Amino acid sequence: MNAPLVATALAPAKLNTTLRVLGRRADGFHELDTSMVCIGPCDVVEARLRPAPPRPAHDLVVRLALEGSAATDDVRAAPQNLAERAARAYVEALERRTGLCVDFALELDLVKNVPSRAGLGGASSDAAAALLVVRDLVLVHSGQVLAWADCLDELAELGSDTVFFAAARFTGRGRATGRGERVEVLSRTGVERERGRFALVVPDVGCSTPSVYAAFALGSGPAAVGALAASSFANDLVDAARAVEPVLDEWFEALGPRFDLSGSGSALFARATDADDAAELVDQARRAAERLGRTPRWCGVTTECGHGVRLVRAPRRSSGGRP
Ligand SMILES: C[C@@](CO)(OP(=O)(O)O)[C@H](O)COP(=O)(O)OP(=O)(O)OC[C@H]1O[C@@H](n2ccc(N)nc2=O)[C@H](O)[C@@H]1O
Ligand SMILES: Nc1ncnc2c1ncn2[C@@H]1O[C@H](COP(=O)(O)OP(=O)(O)O)[C@@H](O)[C@H]1O
Repeated sequence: MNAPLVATALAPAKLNTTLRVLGRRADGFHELDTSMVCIGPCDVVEARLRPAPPRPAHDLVVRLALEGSAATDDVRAAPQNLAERAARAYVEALERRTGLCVDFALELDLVKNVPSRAGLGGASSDAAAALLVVRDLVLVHSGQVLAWADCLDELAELGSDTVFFAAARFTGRGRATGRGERVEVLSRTGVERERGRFALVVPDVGCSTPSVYAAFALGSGPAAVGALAASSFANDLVDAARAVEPVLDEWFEALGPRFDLSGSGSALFARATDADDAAELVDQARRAAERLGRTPRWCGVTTECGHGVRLVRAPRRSSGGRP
């Protein structure tokens, strides 16, 4: 049977509701303690597995197609998309562990809806979603699968935030430590049971994560880390992000004290108390953008989605070409 197997996964965005930088490590990474929640905006990864002549895993053919409003130049220019890297990493690891016969090629259609360079974790989530969906396709095709703990290890090799989206796949909440790869999954309990509702603004500039950490490292000794931790922001990277993208100063001033930065930026968000409060915060953000003469990439209400990466269509045979 030559019909491709097809499956689809969602890759949600995240917000860092708190982010403490505890220090810089010898390997150049920073030790973190951060709480993350997955929110509404999602990328979509559709993957197809087609039978092909056997070849070594490192020669696996992966075709990636990008579409969607957030498939911007920086995403297209990335030397290797993180979704593609995750798919390759998974197949190579499975070949190493099980001697898998790689008698297939992969096609990934990635619909980008999550703005990039925003601190929303789009690339990391895409990597986790691609691994999830390819894992299921290969399982159905070959009957072989990598243990979930090994999948998390493979993801940790690709980035610091990638593990969160996979580990917290059933709740969409977690606390990450280490460089971000040690994830304690959080569930909804007590007053935290209700899904968070946020006003979210993604400015028309993006922030480079490595540049923000480099600015943080330049400006920080242990004393500065302590001083930042005592600041009114829940995110220790705020000053570094402002140093990298000074236009964020204008946004912070225009939006007022309830807005904070997600991750290394540039997305700004405020937790709303209820639906009316959320609508008011978004109005406030729209008025701020008008005053600044800037058009945000995204501005609206978003809620916790309650899951990390998630399979929305299990593997099935497609009738041939693109479904
Ligand atoms: C800041 C955070 C907060 O959740 O998210 P984003 O704003 O990028 O979404 C993360 O720490 C970003 O994680 P991620 O985007 O996976 O970063 P990585 O690819 O692992 O690393 C990119 C670069 O950032 C720096 N880096 C990253 C993580 C960390 N704990 N310390 C660091 O110093 C390193 O210079 C590294 O080379
Ligand atoms: N699947 C992907 N989606 C978005 N960006 C990607 C992807 N793969 C690689 N990249 C590269 O990673 C950079 C940071 O992406 P992103 O995760 O959106 O930002 P952030 O770290 O701020 O959350 C992009 O500018 C792009 O160069």
